[in-house]
Amino acid sequence: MSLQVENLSVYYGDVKAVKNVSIDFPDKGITALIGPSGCGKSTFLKTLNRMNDLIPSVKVEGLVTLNGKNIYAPDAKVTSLRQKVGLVFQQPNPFPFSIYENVVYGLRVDGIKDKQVLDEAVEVSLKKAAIWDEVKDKLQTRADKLSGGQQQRICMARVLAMKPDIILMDEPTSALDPISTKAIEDMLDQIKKEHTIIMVTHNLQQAARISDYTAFFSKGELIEVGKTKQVFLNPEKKATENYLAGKLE
Ligand SMILES: Nc1ncnc2c1ncn2[C@@H]1O[C@H](COP(=O)(O)OP(=O)(O)OP(=O)(O)O)[C@@H](O)[C@H]1O
Repeated sequence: MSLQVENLSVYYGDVKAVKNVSIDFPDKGITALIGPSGCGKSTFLKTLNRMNDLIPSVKVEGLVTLNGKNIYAPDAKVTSLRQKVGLVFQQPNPFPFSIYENVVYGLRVDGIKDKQVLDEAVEVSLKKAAIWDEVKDKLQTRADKLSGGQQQRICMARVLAMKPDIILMDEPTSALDPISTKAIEDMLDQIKKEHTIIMVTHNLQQAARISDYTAFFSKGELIEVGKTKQVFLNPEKKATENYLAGKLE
């Protein structure tokens, strides 16, 4: 797997929200995207699986390649891109169906009907999302009736069922309590061995705790990126140091 971004700029109308960003994402592990509110983290993240396509005023310039292929090429298929690059939102957003049907949703869209295949995908994905033991006896319960933390892990399982190479997460624990947050962080620590995870977080302690790499954004620009320890303990740029010290510009 290789995800590379070259000179990427994203505009909302005339406003340039992401400015000439270049970054090669390391394969596997967690990369945290940090920076002040409004610096373009979410816009950048959504560009990686073309979620911004849904906003009419958005214009994207530059190159995003997945395994050497331009994801914005005219013949690139958005559905197959989103299978390889899944997205988990800030607010848990399970569909108003059963837990089972949430997890197999993408597989059904793909035309998979074999019950044994679907059953196995449900078990494997819920186990990976660290929620199998809590829900295995009530797979027909509606997913949107679970707690927020459980709903978020069901959303993770729904993404994992598609076996994505890359999982994008936009502040996945900001709506959750500390215990649910820990459950998600422990789960990410396991699945990062098999997936490349790119996560926007406002929580610097979370970034320091669970990410392997950190990218610091400010005013639409990527200021620096490196191993998390390096960025937090010995940042190259003054702007990074100031942000981490709580001195907002
Ligand atoms: N749909 C939109 N239409 C117009 N402007 C937008 C839209 N979404 C975001 N913006 C603007 O683009 C800039 C970057 O926003 P973005 O949400 O990417 O930042 P962020 O770093 O993720 O912020 P936060 O941490 O607060 O979520 C901001 O100035 C924001 O107002």
